[in-house]
Amino acid sequence: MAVPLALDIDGTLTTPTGRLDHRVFELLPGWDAPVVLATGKAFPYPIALCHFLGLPERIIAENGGVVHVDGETTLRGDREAAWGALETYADRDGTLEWGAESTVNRWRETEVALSLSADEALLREVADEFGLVVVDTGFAYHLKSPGPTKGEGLSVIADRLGIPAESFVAIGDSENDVSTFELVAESYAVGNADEAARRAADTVVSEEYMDGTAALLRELRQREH
Ligand SMILES: O=C(O)COP(=O)(O)O
Ligand SMILES: [Mg+2]
Repeated sequence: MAVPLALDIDGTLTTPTGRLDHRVFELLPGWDAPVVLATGKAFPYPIALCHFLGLPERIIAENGGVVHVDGETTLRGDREAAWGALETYADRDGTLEWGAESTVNRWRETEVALSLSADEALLREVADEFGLVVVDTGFAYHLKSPGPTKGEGLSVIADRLGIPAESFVAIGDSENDVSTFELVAESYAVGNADEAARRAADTVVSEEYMDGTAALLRELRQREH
């Protein structure tokens, strides 16, 4: 068996312009061990990706708010609190690029995502008042409950698969990957990663985005587990 993988999507499997890199279609189908997609995006995105890659659906979405394995979905995180906080943020003249009607949030079940053009200071102030946190992925601000993380999601999936969570190799690029990096025995931040991810990773590779991930996957593919 190859090594099990916990892969972030945005910034890790993508190009610098945010498109899915074509090499995922070469490297991930037929990976000879579980592949978990762990993302801040809403649930439909990684589901679609698994579908088109022909991978079993083992998914952490919404930064740990949604965990899906063996056909079973668990939701963690207080969606109503997040929307309540968003309303307060908007009442205080916080700017909104994406609202409930946006496809970014339309299927989001445990949190709310705001564009990076949002007023970060105001958002953090309101989050604090509601007992929520703001996660900055470099692609969006996520207003969410403090509890659920990608790392917690990976523990749940690893348990269900009967594999130690530490045995996963994690690759990511931002602060929402720190909890995964802390859980596994081997973690990599790609060259475009933010400070938090760089600090938490065992190794920071110099190549950026999918260039970095593809090089790692080619190397890992050779390794027997
Ligand atoms: O949706 C985001 O903000 C980031 O998504 P990611 O966790 O796949 O990088
Ligand atoms: Mg990312």
